[in-house]
Amino acid sequence: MDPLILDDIRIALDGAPLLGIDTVIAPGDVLTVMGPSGVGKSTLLAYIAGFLSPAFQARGRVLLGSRELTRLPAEARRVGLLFQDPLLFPHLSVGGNLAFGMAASGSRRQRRQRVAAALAEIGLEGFADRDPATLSGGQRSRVALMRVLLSSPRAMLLDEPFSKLDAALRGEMRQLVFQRIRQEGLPALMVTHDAADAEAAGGAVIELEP
Ligand SMILES: Nc1ncnc2c1ncn2[C@@H]1O[C@H](COP(=O)(O)OP(=O)(O)OP(=O)(O)O)[C@@H](O)[C@H]1O
Repeated sequence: MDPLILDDIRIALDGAPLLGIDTVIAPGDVLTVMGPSGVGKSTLLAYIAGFLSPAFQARGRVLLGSRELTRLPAEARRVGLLFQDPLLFPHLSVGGNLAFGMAASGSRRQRRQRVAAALAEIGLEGFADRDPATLSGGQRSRVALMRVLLSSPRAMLLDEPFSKLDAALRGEMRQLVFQRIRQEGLPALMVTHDAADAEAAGGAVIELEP
């Protein structure tokens, strides 16, 4: 995997500077971005992922190694997103959700095997045909994580990924997410208000200031 490079990014709103960041995130590292509400944390993620509202003025490049993402549309950036709400497609089964972003390579059987292996990895063997509405919050979070990973991202963006989970699940989910990010060697950027998230991530912390 390549590092995620945020090359002198400056974002303004209505002509007034909102935020600036210039940093490199190594493969497998998690950079935590903190700061008060409204400082522009979600705006930064939107810029990296390619769906910044035209209300903002932005400059600076986002690169994965030598590949400049800022030239590419959102769907071509290969950036995995994990949000506060583990949104699963309600019209697809759990297995259908997992297969959704998966490359269409290999046979149907091979794809089904990959889905089954992913479910086993998160303790949900045999859940492929289940309706996502029947899952608990913790189970949904795990499926959402595996769905992102199965889409073969080159970097991960996390926005308050654990804030909706209760305390016990939060610890478990932190462990799983950061372990997988390390294993896959994905550069990751996490926005959070919770210092314990930053500590669990174990990487650098940037505090955006108003
Ligand atoms: N589409 C938009 N059009 C205009 N202004 C916006 C838009 N989205 C966000 N803003 C404003 O941009 C600023 C930054 O918002 P952003 O959501 O990035 O902050 P944040 O740091 O993520 O806050 P929080 O911690 O509450 O999620 C805020 O002043 C917000 O009101």
